This record gives sequence, C-alpha cells and structure tokens, in this order.
Amino acid sequence: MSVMWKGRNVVLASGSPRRRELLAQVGMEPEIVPSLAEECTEETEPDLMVMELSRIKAEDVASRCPEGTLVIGADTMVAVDKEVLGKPGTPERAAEMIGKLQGKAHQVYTGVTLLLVEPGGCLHGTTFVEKTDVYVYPMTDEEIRDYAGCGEPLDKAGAYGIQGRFAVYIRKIDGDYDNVVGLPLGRLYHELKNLTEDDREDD
Ligand SMILES: Cc1cn([C@H]2C[C@H](O)[C@@H](COP(=O)(O)OP(=O)(O)OP(=O)(O)O)O2)c(=O)[nH]c1=O
Repeated sequence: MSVMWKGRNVVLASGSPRRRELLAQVGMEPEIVPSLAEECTEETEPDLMVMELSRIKAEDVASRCPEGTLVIGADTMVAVDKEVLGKPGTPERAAEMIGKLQGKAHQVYTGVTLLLVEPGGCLHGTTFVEKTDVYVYPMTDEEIRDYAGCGEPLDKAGAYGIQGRFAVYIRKIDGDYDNVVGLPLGRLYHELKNLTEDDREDD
C-alpha cells in the first residue's frame, strides 16, 4: 500500500475514519494528521463554506509538514431548503435534522483542498467542490427517533450515514456516492493528476 503519490509523502488532514477508509479502498494509506485549526467561515453558501473549511484544514496541517509533502483536506456539509446542516452533536438535534431531510431531496457538498509543500514552505495547490443530490424516503416519527438515537448520526454532517443504517431510507442519489461519505474519489484522483502534472511542467 502506498503512502506516496508521485514521490510525495501524502498526509490526510482529517480525523474522519470514512475518508481514511475511502483512500485505503484505492490503495492510498496516507499519514493521518487531523487539523487543529478552528473551523469557522464567514461564507454562507454551502459550496463556498466547504471549500474554505477544506482549505483551512489543509493549510493548518501543511504548515507543520516538510517540503515534498502532499496534504489533502476536506469538509462535508448538507444543504436543505437553503439551510446548511453540519454535525448534530446530540440525538435531539439529530432528530430535528432528519425531520428536515425525510421525504425530499437535499444536497451534499464536499470541499477538497490539495496542497503541495514546496521549498521554503511555499504552498501550491487547488480547491474544488463536488455536489451530490440525495433523495430520502418519507420516515415515520418512530423511525426518525430510533435512527437519531442509534449513535450513528452524531459525528456526521446532516445527521446520517449513507454507508450505515440510514441506507434503508435512501431512495436514490444523483452524483458521486463517495462524495456523500466524505471524499469524492474519482474527482480527487483527476485533480491530483492535474496538479502533479502542472508541478512537473513548473520544474
Ligand atoms: C452525509 C454523510 C456524512 N458523513 C460524514 C463525513 C465526514 O466525516 C462528516 C462531516 O464532517 P467533517 O467536518 O467534514 O469531517 P470530520 O469532522 O469527520 O473530520 P475532519 O474535520 O477531521 O476532516 O460526516 C458520512 O460519513 N456519511 C454521510 O452519509
């Protein structure tokens, strides 16, 4: 398994076990260095919010990495009816969020920042966002209460895990499944290729 990408040491600036598992699925086992930066943004649009937050995480970790490192930062949020949902933190808040998502479509946005640490600590990179539409079946109050209390929602944006027990409430999705879980693998691979090709041209 590779911790390298084209000769660069790869660092995942995320404590999310889902992101680590997604990268492992495609043969990448980066070093894990979660960001310690405060996750706050003045952006109000979900696509801009997740891009900025991914950049904050990646820059914080890159500032502590040696030259030659490739840092990956990401942030995922859910948007429904013009409201942006992060992690619920409590079962009560989880029930409230799931109540807003059931019976309709919402959007999941994941922002990703890739940073190459260059000589002198200069950073060279790119930030992008991927959106997936997710359609949820109508749920009864009892189903909402049971799911909200099962422990799964607490550390997940929008209070659900498509890869977990919530799968039974998913009607369909339009877009990348991995993007909902926290990292759009196809887009990530192609952006990585572009970035490191640019890099070679610069040399
Ligand atoms: C919608 C959805 C989100 N999620 C997860 C992905 C992310 O881990 C989490 C959103 O929180 P994030 O703040 O994006 O990430 P994190 O706090 O888990 O990790 P870090 O800040 O260190 O990078 O929600 C799922 O696992 N499944 C889902 O279906």
